[in-house]
Formats: sequence, structure tokens, C-alpha cells
Amino acid sequence: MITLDLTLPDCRYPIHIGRGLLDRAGELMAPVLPQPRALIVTNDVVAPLYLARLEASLAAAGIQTRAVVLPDGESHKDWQTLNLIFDALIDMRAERKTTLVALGGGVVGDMTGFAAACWQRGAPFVQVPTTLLAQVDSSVGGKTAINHPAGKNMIGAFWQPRLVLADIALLDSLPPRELSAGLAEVFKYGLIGDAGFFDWCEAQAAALMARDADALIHAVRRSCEMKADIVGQDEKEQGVRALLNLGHTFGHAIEAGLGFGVWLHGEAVAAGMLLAADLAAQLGRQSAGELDRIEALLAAVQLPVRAPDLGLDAWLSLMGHDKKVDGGHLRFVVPDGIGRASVESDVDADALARVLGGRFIAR
Ligand SMILES: NC(=O)c1ccc[n+]([C@@H]2O[C@H](COP(=O)([O-])OP(=O)(O)OC[C@H]3O[C@@H](n4cnc5c(N)ncnc54)[C@H](O)[C@@H]3O)[C@@H](O)[C@H]2O)c1
Ligand SMILES: O=C(O)C(=O)C[C@@H](O)[C@H](O)[C@H](O)COP(=O)(O)O
Ligand SMILES: [Zn+2]
Repeated sequence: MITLDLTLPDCRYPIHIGRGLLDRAGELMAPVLPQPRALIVTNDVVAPLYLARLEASLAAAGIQTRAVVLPDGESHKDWQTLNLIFDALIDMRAERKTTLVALGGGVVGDMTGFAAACWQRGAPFVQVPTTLLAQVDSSVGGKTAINHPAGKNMIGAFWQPRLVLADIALLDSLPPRELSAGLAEVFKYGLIGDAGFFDWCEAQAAALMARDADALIHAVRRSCEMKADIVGQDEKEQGVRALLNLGHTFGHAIEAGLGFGVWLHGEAVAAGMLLAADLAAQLGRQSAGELDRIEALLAAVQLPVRAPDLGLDAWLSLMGHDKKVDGGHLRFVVPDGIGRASVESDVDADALARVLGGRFIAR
């Protein structure tokens, strides 16, 4: 097992990564739980696969549990489904020290974290991420939220987990499309901050797709190291954390524009990163060769390399809900070559229009 730490001014928590950790969940969680009671939040796809093992492990460590099983999918990341968590907490007479445990992908994790932030004004929570995307990104860093029909993650809170437990073995059951979606966020780290890691992703694309354990562990480890480092510097996204949003201004517009769940988050981020890279090229910060490398890597893992044609007005309207908007002005994360990125506030409208009608838009 590898353990990383995420250190913030007022808290610090471990991120455990390895194979076979689910059956050690009780032993690993017990020290961070303020009382031996927990509500496990999961969904109707993950529950039949992994809930009984998590319950057994927690019971063996003396932790009493209840479980709530949510409907699966991004289209259920909403108020109605969030309320099912509060109903379960009421029903079990949960207290402020009762821990919420997220067992699932990013949707379950984001909703459980938001419920924990709200429950009695702040209850402890633990992340047990079961998708690659959740293991490399969403379970770490404390962004929690639900969607509004008009925009992604519009209602939420920064609320950190007490512990993250990423068991790579759980990825064995992940559908191939979901594995690819997780790789989009892995590649993002290379693009924003580690050219060597981007090179490694190119070399290991086939191994990652084949779920080679060493390759997956390295991908999860390096991603979590980078995320923990960035969040440790800027928990509330006042500066450098915005780089983790590469591709998301376009990507979130795709998700909301097509309807939540039509494109997976990772797929929308993949197409969005290409649009951001094209914008960088328009601004003279990306060479044709670098753009080709990004496109080739995404294609190699079956991610989309063309965004849907939403139409310029719809793109601009949807992107207007981005959380980086400042004083009514869009701000984009723009890669500077490979391995560096920055936030651009004054994007030329003509350059943006060229991107949104350009070669990375489906015809
Ligand atoms: N908080 C953050 O920092 C952050 C970061 C990235 C993404 N997100 C959010 O995360 C969400 C996307 O997360 P996701 O890609 O994990 O999607 P998801 O949670 O919908 O999971 C993907 C699918 O895989 C299923 N699944 C989960 N684990 C499985 C397993 N081990 N075996 C088989 N099937 C399994 C799920 O039930 C679902 O059908 C989006 O809502 C996105 O906005 C948040
Ligand atoms: O942790 C972050 O910061 C990120 O931006 C990670 C993203 O991958 C993630 O999708 C996040 O939820 C997007 O945040 P939002 O603030 O744009 O909703
Ligand atoms: Zn994301």
C-alpha cells in the first residue's frame, strides 16, 4: 500500500492506494472515525459488487453501518437524490459525529461529500472511490456538489474527507468506456504540470487500457500526488487550483448542453482539453506537433477527439455558467505547450469563435 498525505492549514488526511484495500477498510478507517457509526452511500450498480465486503470489513472493526443505495448516473446528481441521503441520516438518527462513507464513482463521492458538508452543518466523511476517475481526481481535494439543469456542480461546498481509500482491484469490473473517461483526467495532470508524466502516459497507453496493475498504480499515485500538491497550495481555488479545470469550461458546456449523462464527464473533458489546446494554438502557445500529440493520445484510449457542434451562441451561453467567470468575463485554462498551463482572462472573441467552429468540432 502507498500512502500520500494531503496537507492543508487546518487538516491533513491520508490517501491510501493499493490492491485489496476494500477488505481492510475497517482497520484503515477506524482511527479517523470520531464514533463507530457510519452511513455508507452507494448506488445500484456498485452496491451488488462491493457493498457487502465494505460492510463486513467495517463490522469486523466494530463500526456499525447503515447503507443508502442511490439511483446510478450523472442525471441523478441532483437535489432529489441528495435528499435520499438526508432521509437515511434522519432515519438512522445520525449525529454530527456519524461518518458518511462514499462507495462509488465521482457522482456518489461528490453527493456524499456535499451531504456531509450540510449534515448538522458538517459531518465527517470518507471516500472509497470505485472508478479510475474518482481514484485519480474526484475523491481528493474536497470539491463537493450537485448539478443544476443549467450547469455542472453549481451548488456545492469545499469539504474535505477524513481519508481516501483507493483500491485498484475495484477497477477490474469497470466498463471500458469508464476506464477511458478516467484516463482523460490522468492526462490532464501531465498537460498542466508534468511533461515527463505525459510522455509516460503516451508510452503506457496500451498498458493502462489493458489494466496493467503497475501502470494503474503509477497513474493513480502520480495523479493524486499532483492533485494533493495543488490543493495543498490553494484549497478554495483562488489561484493555482484553477489549472485542474483544464478542458472543463468547454467540457461542462458539453455535459449540460447535451443533457447530463449523454457524454461522460471524462469524455467531455477530453474533447474540452483539445479545444483548450486549439485555443492555445490560436494564441501562439501551442505548436501543431503538440496539438497532434494530445489528439493522438486521447484517440489511443478511445476518447472523443471531436466536440459536438453546439453552435456558437449555445457554447457562449453554457460557458457563462462556468465558476471561473469573473465580472461576466470567461476565463480559460490554456496549456503552454505540454507540461505547463495558465489561466487566460482576456481571450480574443475571434480566436474563441475560430476554435468553436474549428477542426475539433464534429461536422
Ligand atoms: N470533486 C471533484 O474534484 C471532481 C473531479 C472530477 C470529476 N468530478 C465529478 O465526478 C463525476 C464523474 O465521476 P465518474 O466518472 O466516476 O462517474 P460515475 O460516478 O457516474 O461512475 C461511472 C459509472 O461507473 C459505475 N461504477 C462505479 N464503480 C464501478 C466499478 N468498480 N465497477 C463497475 N461499475 C462501476 C457507476 O455506477 C457509473 O455507472 C462527475 O459528476 C464529475 O463532475 C468531481
Ligand atoms: O479539483 C478541482 O479543482 C477540479 O477542477 C477537478 C475537476 O476535474 C473536477 O471536474 C471539478 O469538479 C470541476 O470543478 P468545477 O469547480 O469546475 O465544478
Ligand atoms: Zn473533472
